[in-house]
Amino acid sequence: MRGNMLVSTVGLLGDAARTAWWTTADALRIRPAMTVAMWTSNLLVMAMPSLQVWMIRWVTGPTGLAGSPSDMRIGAVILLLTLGAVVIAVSYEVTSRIRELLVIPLGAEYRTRLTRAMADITPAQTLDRDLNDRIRAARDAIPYNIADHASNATVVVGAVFSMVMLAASLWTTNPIAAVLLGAAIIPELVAQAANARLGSDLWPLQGRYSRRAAYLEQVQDYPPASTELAATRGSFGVPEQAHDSYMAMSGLWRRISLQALRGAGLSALAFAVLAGGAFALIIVHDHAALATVAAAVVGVITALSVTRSTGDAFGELMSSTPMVIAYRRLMDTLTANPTIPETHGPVGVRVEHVTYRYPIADDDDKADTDEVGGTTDDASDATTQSDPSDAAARPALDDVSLSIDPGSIVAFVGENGSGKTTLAKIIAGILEPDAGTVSLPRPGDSTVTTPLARLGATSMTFQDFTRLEVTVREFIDPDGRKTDRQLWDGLSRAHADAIIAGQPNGLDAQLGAQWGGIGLSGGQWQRLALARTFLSDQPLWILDEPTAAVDATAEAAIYHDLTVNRPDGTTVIVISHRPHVLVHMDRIIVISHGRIAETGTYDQLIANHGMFSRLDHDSLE
Ligand SMILES: Nc1ncnc2c1ncn2[C@@H]1O[C@H](COP(=O)(O)OP(=O)(O)OP(=O)(O)O)[C@@H](O)[C@H]1O
Repeated sequence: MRGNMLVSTVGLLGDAARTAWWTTADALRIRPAMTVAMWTSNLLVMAMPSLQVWMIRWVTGPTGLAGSPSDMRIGAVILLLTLGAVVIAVSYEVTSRIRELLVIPLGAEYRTRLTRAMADITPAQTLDRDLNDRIRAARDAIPYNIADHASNATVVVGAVFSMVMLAASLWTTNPIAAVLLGAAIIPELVAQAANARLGSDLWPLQGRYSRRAAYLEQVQDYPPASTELAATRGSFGVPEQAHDSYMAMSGLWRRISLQALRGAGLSALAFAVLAGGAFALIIVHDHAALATVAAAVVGVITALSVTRSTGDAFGELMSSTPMVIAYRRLMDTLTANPTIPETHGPVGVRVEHVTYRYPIADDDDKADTDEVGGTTDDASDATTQSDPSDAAARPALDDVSLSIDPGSIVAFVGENGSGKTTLAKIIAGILEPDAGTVSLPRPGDSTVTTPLARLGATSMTFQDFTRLEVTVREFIDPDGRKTDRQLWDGLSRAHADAIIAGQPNGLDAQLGAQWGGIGLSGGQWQRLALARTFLSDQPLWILDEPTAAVDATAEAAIYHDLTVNRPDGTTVIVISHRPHVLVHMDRIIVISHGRIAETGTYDQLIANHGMFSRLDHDSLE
């Protein structure tokens, strides 16, 4: 058990050294002058204790101040002590400013790298809860831990340097006392290492609670959620849930603080024993000159003052080490993603015996909450202990097979929860089926099979489309390939040109009233999302309820454009709850409980008097 702890502590120290090296190399690349300045100022401060000891002994000479102290020598000692204090005070201030000048741009660089790498994340990865946790944890850790790692390393290396130099300065007086004084800082480092280990164990939990709290605060801060909350009687339990998160976080910090308090007491005791032992040796055993004892005392007091930040820096270095490693692994994962390939020319769709079941939430949260102790409440118990519902246990898609011809337009229809969106996402390569295969056959050419290649062939407009508040140009042309004329054409086909036409900045108008930009209605947002698909070069368009929020006149015109005016060879799948707009579809596929219930043209299905004709009838009532 003890052996295991030693191995893990040595391993942690090795990791700390490696990560300190990585981040220092980064710092040297990104801000070379500041990094060198940081090291220089730190080493200067840390050299002060031993310099003072040497200088006092040099000024007082071998006899010390005892006997016949001249005013000159006393004055020189006082001057040295004053100079030392001034150098330390000034260097502290300078060092902390240099640290800011280094840490802030490093944080910006690490954030930029992560944001750039995130641009290549795959849809499957966006649905991976573990990966999402890793991304959020990295984002949380960058400003306070990862960006600070190199400067913490400087402080820790400086402290070790300081204590070695202090020991060396007292070596000639008494080597054992010198070693004891040099070692006096070790208990503080051990205590901080233990704090760091606890901190890094609790970090994932802390991250989870703080993200939940941040989400709940954001719900109150940002429209439209904040407006919906304000307009509704009741608070949706937001303050209570936020309170639970705050209390859980405070419980974690309490554990860390109590352990830190115990560690501080023990390390102070150990320091007193080591330093006291050293002084006893110097005074009692060596009968050293008063000046030597005074030099040792000054050295130790100065060392205590210059290394007072070392405990914190060492603790932060140790607790940040797993975060730096996690950040690098995350970057490796994200930057290994291949770019989405492009597919040109018509594609069909072939789905064979596809079954898909959404993963059921596990019991992680409950286990985590229990670990904190006393933070579970009835509500969270109810959530985590409830049995999976029937809906969750049932596959969303059950042995589905279908085929769509290149260049045709097809509709998926069915009741809520029947599996339409899931099937569309599987075809688009966003989800991978548990069983069965999906491919996009290309006439006379190779078939597109892999999820990434399917993704590259598809432009999808989601049912819960995102209101991404960027500029109009960025929203409808995400990879910036189109000319202004093409963009206006796409906007016009989606009946969105009038929204933008009056804007002073035109295509570069900012979207989102909260940024001083255009405030759009739900239908207007949806038209812009459609414009993006109309502008895309992909041969397969999947439109999940593309006109749900669009008025009837524009809806009819958009469907006419889709059926008659889409680019040659473009295959379209439309998901809709409005059967009457599907009159001109080449085929309608009716889905029920994850299976295909019936297929045919509008007229054939109405004539069948099956599920579609019932849906059509109900929608007109
Ligand atoms: N992210 C998810 N996690 C777990 N289950 C899900 C998820 N999304 C959908 N489901 C379940 O899968 C089933 C099919 O959902 P899907 O969204 O494909 O239905 P839909 O036909 O598109 O419904 P709607 O018409 O309401 O949009 C439903 O039972 C739903 O509860």
